[in-house]
Amino acid sequence: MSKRIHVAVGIVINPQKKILLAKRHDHLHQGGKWEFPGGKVETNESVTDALIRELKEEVNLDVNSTSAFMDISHDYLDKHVRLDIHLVTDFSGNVSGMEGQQVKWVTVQSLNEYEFPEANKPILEKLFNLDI
Ligand SMILES: Nc1nc2c([nH]c(=O)n2[C@@H]2O[C@H](COP(=O)(O)OP(=O)(O)OP(=O)(O)O)[C@@H](O)[C@H]2O)c(=O)[nH]1
Ligand SMILES: [Mg+2]
Repeated sequence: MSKRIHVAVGIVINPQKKILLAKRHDHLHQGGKWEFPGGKVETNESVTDALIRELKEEVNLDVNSTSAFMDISHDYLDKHVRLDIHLVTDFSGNVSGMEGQQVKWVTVQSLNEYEFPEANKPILEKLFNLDI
Protein backbone atom coordinates (compact mmCIF):
# COMPACT_ATOMS: atom_id res chain seq x y z
CA MET A 1 0.00 0.00 0.00
CA SER A 2 1.35 3.40 -0.88
CA LYS A 3 1.14 6.28 1.58
CA ARG A 4 -1.75 8.74 1.28
CA ILE A 5 -1.11 12.35 2.09
CA HIS A 6 -3.29 15.44 2.13
CA VAL A 7 -1.46 18.55 0.98
CA ALA A 8 -2.44 22.23 1.18
CA VAL A 9 -1.07 24.04 -1.90
CA GLY A 10 -1.08 27.81 -2.51
CA ILE A 11 -1.24 29.58 -5.86
CA VAL A 12 0.04 32.92 -4.60
CA ILE A 13 -0.71 35.78 -7.01
CA ASN A 14 0.79 39.22 -6.43
CA PRO A 15 -0.66 42.59 -7.53
CA GLN A 16 1.46 42.39 -10.72
CA LYS A 17 -0.40 39.11 -11.43
CA LYS A 18 2.72 37.02 -11.07
CA ILE A 19 2.61 33.59 -9.48
CA LEU A 20 5.01 32.34 -6.83
CA LEU A 21 7.07 29.23 -7.54
CA ALA A 22 9.53 27.46 -5.29
CA LYS A 23 12.04 24.83 -6.27
CA ARG A 24 11.90 21.53 -4.40
CA HIS A 25 15.22 20.47 -2.92
CA ASP A 26 16.80 17.56 -4.79
CA HIS A 27 16.47 15.09 -1.90
CA LEU A 28 12.71 15.58 -1.49
CA HIS A 29 9.88 13.66 -3.18
CA GLN A 30 9.65 15.08 -6.73
CA GLY A 31 12.95 16.85 -6.00
CA GLY A 32 14.46 19.35 -8.41
CA LYS A 33 11.06 20.32 -9.79
CA TRP A 34 9.21 23.59 -9.32
CA GLU A 35 6.13 23.66 -7.10
CA PHE A 36 3.53 25.93 -5.66
CA PRO A 37 4.46 26.29 -1.99
CA GLY A 38 2.59 24.25 0.58
CA GLY A 39 2.78 21.10 2.61
CA LYS A 40 1.06 18.39 4.54
CA VAL A 41 -2.11 19.07 6.47
CA GLU A 42 -1.58 17.93 10.06
CA THR A 43 -4.04 16.02 12.21
CA ASN A 44 -6.81 18.29 13.52
CA GLU A 45 -5.76 21.14 11.25
CA SER A 46 -7.95 22.73 8.58
CA VAL A 47 -6.61 23.07 5.05
CA THR A 48 -6.67 26.86 5.38
CA ASP A 49 -4.73 26.76 8.65
CA ALA A 50 -2.22 24.36 7.11
CA LEU A 51 -1.72 26.64 4.12
CA ILE A 52 -1.28 29.72 6.29
CA ARG A 53 1.27 27.86 8.42
CA GLU A 54 3.17 26.41 5.44
CA LEU A 55 3.37 29.71 3.56
CA LYS A 56 4.86 31.33 6.65
CA GLU A 57 7.31 28.47 7.26
CA GLU A 58 8.39 28.03 3.66
CA VAL A 59 8.31 31.51 2.09
CA ASN A 60 7.70 33.89 5.02
CA LEU A 61 4.37 35.29 3.80
CA ASP A 62 1.55 36.33 6.13
CA VAL A 63 -1.64 35.08 4.56
CA ASN A 64 -4.98 36.64 5.54
CA SER A 65 -7.40 34.60 3.48
CA THR A 66 -7.50 31.99 0.73
CA SER A 67 -10.10 30.73 -1.75
CA ALA A 68 -10.55 27.16 -2.97
CA PHE A 69 -9.32 26.64 -6.54
CA MET A 70 -9.23 22.91 -7.23
CA ASP A 71 -8.72 19.49 -5.73
CA ILE A 72 -6.51 16.85 -7.33
CA SER A 73 -5.84 13.25 -6.37
CA HIS A 74 -2.78 11.69 -7.93
CA ASP A 75 -1.00 8.38 -7.58
CA TYR A 76 2.77 8.49 -7.71
CA LEU A 77 4.45 5.09 -7.59
CA ASP A 78 5.51 5.64 -3.99
CA LYS A 79 2.61 7.68 -2.62
CA HIS A 80 -0.88 8.94 -3.22
CA VAL A 81 -1.35 12.68 -2.85
CA ARG A 82 -4.48 14.76 -2.52
CA LEU A 83 -3.64 18.35 -3.43
CA ASP A 84 -6.08 20.87 -1.96
CA ILE A 85 -5.21 23.93 -4.02
CA HIS A 86 -6.16 27.44 -2.97
CA LEU A 87 -5.66 30.87 -4.51
CA VAL A 88 -3.90 33.41 -2.31
CA THR A 89 -4.08 37.10 -3.19
CA ASP A 90 -4.64 38.49 0.31
CA PHE A 91 -1.20 38.40 1.93
CA SER A 92 1.57 40.64 3.19
CA GLY A 93 5.32 40.41 3.62
CA ASN A 94 8.21 39.81 1.28
CA VAL A 95 8.96 36.37 -0.07
CA SER A 96 12.03 34.60 1.17
CA GLY A 97 12.98 30.95 0.64
CA MET A 98 13.10 30.01 4.32
CA GLU A 99 14.41 26.51 3.64
CA GLY A 100 17.17 27.73 1.31
CA GLN A 101 15.05 26.91 -1.73
CA GLN A 102 14.95 29.05 -4.88
CA VAL A 103 11.78 31.14 -5.16
CA LYS A 104 10.52 33.04 -8.17
CA TRP A 105 7.57 35.19 -9.32
CA VAL A 106 6.55 34.28 -12.86
CA THR A 107 3.81 35.23 -15.31
CA VAL A 108 1.07 32.73 -16.08
CA GLN A 109 2.23 32.70 -19.70
CA SER A 110 5.73 31.53 -18.71
CA LEU A 111 4.59 28.64 -16.49
CA ASN A 112 5.17 26.13 -19.29
CA GLU A 113 8.91 26.84 -19.11
CA TYR A 114 9.15 25.12 -15.71
CA GLU A 115 9.14 21.47 -14.79
CA PHE A 116 6.44 20.56 -12.24
CA PRO A 117 5.44 17.30 -10.56
CA GLU A 118 3.14 15.17 -12.70
CA ALA A 119 0.14 15.84 -10.43
CA ASN A 120 0.29 19.55 -11.30
CA LYS A 121 -0.74 19.23 -14.97
CA PRO A 122 -4.45 20.05 -14.40
CA ILE A 123 -3.47 23.06 -12.28
CA LEU A 124 -1.41 24.50 -15.11
CA GLU A 125 -4.23 23.95 -17.59
CA LYS A 126 -6.70 25.72 -15.35
CA LEU A 127 -4.31 28.63 -14.80
CA PHE A 128 -3.68 29.04 -18.53
CA ASN A 129 -7.42 29.32 -19.03
CA LEU A 130 -7.82 31.91 -16.30
CA ASP A 131 -7.66 35.33 -17.76
CA ILE A 132 -4.97 36.78 -15.50
N1 LIG B 1 3.86 21.81 -1.97
C1 LIG B 1 3.58 21.16 -3.08
N2 LIG B 1 3.59 19.80 -3.07
C2 LIG B 1 3.29 19.18 -4.22
C3 LIG B 1 2.99 19.89 -5.42
N3 LIG B 1 2.74 18.98 -6.41
C4 LIG B 1 2.89 17.73 -5.87
O1 LIG B 1 2.75 16.67 -6.45
N4 LIG B 1 3.25 17.85 -4.54
C5 LIG B 1 3.51 16.69 -3.67
O2 LIG B 1 2.84 16.87 -2.44
C6 LIG B 1 3.66 16.50 -1.36
C7 LIG B 1 3.87 17.77 -0.52
O3 LIG B 1 4.68 17.52 0.47
P1 LIG B 1 5.77 18.55 1.01
O4 LIG B 1 7.07 17.91 0.83
O5 LIG B 1 5.58 19.92 0.46
O6 LIG B 1 5.31 18.52 2.50
P2 LIG B 1 5.79 19.45 3.69
O7 LIG B 1 6.05 20.83 3.16
O8 LIG B 1 4.79 19.25 4.78
O9 LIG B 1 7.20 18.84 4.02
P3 LIG B 1 7.75 17.99 5.21
O10 LIG B 1 7.13 16.63 5.08
O11 LIG B 1 9.22 18.00 4.91
O12 LIG B 1 7.37 18.72 6.47
C8 LIG B 1 4.96 15.96 -1.94
O13 LIG B 1 4.87 14.56 -2.07
C9 LIG B 1 5.00 16.60 -3.32
O14 LIG B 1 5.70 15.81 -4.25
C10 LIG B 1 2.99 21.31 -5.41
O15 LIG B 1 2.74 22.00 -6.40
N5 LIG B 1 3.29 21.89 -4.22
MG1 LIG C 1 6.29 21.75 1.36
